[in-house]
Amino acid sequence: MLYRRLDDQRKQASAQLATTLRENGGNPQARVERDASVALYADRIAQLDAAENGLCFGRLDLADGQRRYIGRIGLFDPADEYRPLLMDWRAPAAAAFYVATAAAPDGVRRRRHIRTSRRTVTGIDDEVLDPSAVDRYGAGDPRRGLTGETTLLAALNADRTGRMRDIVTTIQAEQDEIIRADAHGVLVVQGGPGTGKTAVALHRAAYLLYTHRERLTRRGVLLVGPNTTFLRYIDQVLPSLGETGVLAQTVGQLYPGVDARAVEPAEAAELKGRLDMVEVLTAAIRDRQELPDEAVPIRYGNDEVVWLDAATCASARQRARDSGVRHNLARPVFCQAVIDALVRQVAAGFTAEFGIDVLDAGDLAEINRELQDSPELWEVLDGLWPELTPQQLLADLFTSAERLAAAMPDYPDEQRALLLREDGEAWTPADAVLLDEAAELLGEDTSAERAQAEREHAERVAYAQDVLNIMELDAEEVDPDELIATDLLDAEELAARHDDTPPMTAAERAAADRTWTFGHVIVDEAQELSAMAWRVLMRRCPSRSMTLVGDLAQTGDLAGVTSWAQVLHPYVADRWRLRRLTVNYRTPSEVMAVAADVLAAIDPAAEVMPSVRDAGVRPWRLRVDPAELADRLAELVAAELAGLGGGRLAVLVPTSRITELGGSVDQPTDLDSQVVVLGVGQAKGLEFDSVLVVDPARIVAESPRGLSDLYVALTRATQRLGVLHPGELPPVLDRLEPRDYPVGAVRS
Ligand SMILES: Nc1ncnc2c1ncn2[C@@H]1O[C@H](COP(=O)(O)OP(=O)(O)OP(=O)(O)O)[C@@H](O)[C@H]1O
Repeated sequence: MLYRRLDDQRKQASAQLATTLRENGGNPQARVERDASVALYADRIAQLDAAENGLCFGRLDLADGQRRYIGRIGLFDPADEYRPLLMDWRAPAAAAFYVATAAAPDGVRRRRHIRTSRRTVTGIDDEVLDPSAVDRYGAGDPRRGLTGETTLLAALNADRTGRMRDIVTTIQAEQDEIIRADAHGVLVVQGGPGTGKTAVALHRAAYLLYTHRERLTRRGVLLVGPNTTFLRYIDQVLPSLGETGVLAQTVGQLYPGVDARAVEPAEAAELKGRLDMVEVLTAAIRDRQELPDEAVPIRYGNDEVVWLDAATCASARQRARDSGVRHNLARPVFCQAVIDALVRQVAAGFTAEFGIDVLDAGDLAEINRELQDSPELWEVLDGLWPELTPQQLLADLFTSAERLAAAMPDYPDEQRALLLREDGEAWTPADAVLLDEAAELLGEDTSAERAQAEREHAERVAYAQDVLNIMELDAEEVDPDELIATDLLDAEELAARHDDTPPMTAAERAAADRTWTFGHVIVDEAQELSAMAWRVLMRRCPSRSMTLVGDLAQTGDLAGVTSWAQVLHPYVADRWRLRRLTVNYRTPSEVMAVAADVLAAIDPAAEVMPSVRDAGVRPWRLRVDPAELADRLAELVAAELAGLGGGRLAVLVPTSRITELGGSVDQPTDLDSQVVVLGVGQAKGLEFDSVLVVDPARIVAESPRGLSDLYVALTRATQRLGVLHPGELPPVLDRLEPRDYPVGAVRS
């Protein structure tokens, strides 16, 4: 019945879309409305299509005898006063499906999970919520209080596909509370690896779009993830929930027009991530407001010459700096101040020569005009106060030791050297953030772009007018009573009809506009963001409606977060909320026992989130001869794959050994292949059925946050974990079971 209703709705939306597409008349206003309707129907069809698999996945039997079906979208019966047939999982009345427990049944008698394959029901799991029943699990057992345990465990034990799936059928109570939390203000979600932070962040985006559809469709939602591989890993989750309007970007993509992926030393990124960079950039800009070393001759008018000296430039520079506007916008102030001074200088020359003021206002205006027309003068002015793009400013700065010295006078030489490079345009993610800051500090003169847009519009109208003129000529022989094109259309309207740039969604407009402000911003792996990156993100979200998910113990980036309070204080003081996720769904208990030792070494006070399941396989280690590492690795990969069935395997290696061990530093990595070799940093947020960690000692040694990197690597496994160590094993991994080569996995 529900699928029949889905089909009806789909048919209806397709028919409406087809009718709207056929409407091609009307004025520009009607055209805009038509485009809006087309987008609306197309979105609706996409939503209905996305609901096809697992349309209805739950049923609630209430104590009062009512039944509620829960699914991916809401469906209603038009023949029966729009009685709800299926409730959208995000509707308030569906919340009980996720949060009702035996202890607090909230009017629910029975919760049923319905499994389907295409349009056939393949299984059901029932839970009777009986407050008098004794809990199966003891206090402290992570399985106590799970919702839909059987369905959940089936989902967790399933082979990974290389892409994240939605968890809409098995959201747990503590996750649901975060997903449905109020949209206002900053919400920080802290949770250990595998507690569902990413899943929760994505489902929260879907929930917020459902609940605040109008506002958020207009302003858009921004999702920031750690790297492009991660964004590919999650890119099917929101579409599978019927939501397509979220703009997903890495920090390196935040500055429009630049996709910053170049790699740089961690220390350089750390330096660029400090808030002090605002001062450095300010100084770098002031350094571009130069004075001539000696007076420069300027030819103008009829081969006359006037000398431009440093004092004149200094006073013009002061005037421009005092104007209070940004560098690029202050440039006209500087130029005019120089020209005024030169005019005065010429007038003073005449006065000195003739003893009286010989020039009247008209003469002075003429000299002013001649100076304005002097290409030589503009060339000199361009050198003294150049109009700068953020890219020019940074590329010039990073490729010049002198400019770096001028912008960073108080920094030690080694730090300045960290920023010096040959290719100024090899943008790194940390640079993207600085480009944004530079754009703020330079000020953008958009008058040229506006003039260009107006010119293009005028050209389109002129072309349309030509077309109409030709049509009118052709129509001269036509009966005067007959309607012709020009009776119905003017050039503006015709031009508007032929403006075939498709209407952009909020996400598309936002991606192209640095000054766009979003309705909501979600940051995943938020612990990796530098102080400078937070500054940019806060500019993108003045409403401070944000969800930040992360785990401080996983911070790998040197510029990353070590305290949420510290990073948020400058923007919201202490007006932010913290929620915790406390159960590990990904990593089985055997793997977590190993990772827990590493966590204790990072922070003895940190709490280990209990795993919800065991894998039945003990993690192992194997010592290998360094010279044979590559060969042994290849053999072990083959052996692991043979035992994996359809699952995925990741080989996680030290960043400095990525290329040597068969990985690639380029992003994104191909997640569809069964085996991937990734650096520890690249594996952030991902998961695999089986993980081989290579050379843990190097992982720990190669970064001051090396233990966190190792912790991230170990916690990527959903089933099996092996560690290959070509040297000594770091003592934090002592718990690993030694494995003889080449026997099978160690069974527990
Ligand atoms: N309620 C749930 N139902 C089914 N699967 C879940 C649930 N919660 C989490 N998972 C699964 O657990 C795994 C880990 O989730 P996720 O990647 O969101 O964790 P995370 O906290 O972001 O981890 P990390 O910090 O290590 O990146 C995913 O495969 C996710 O689908």
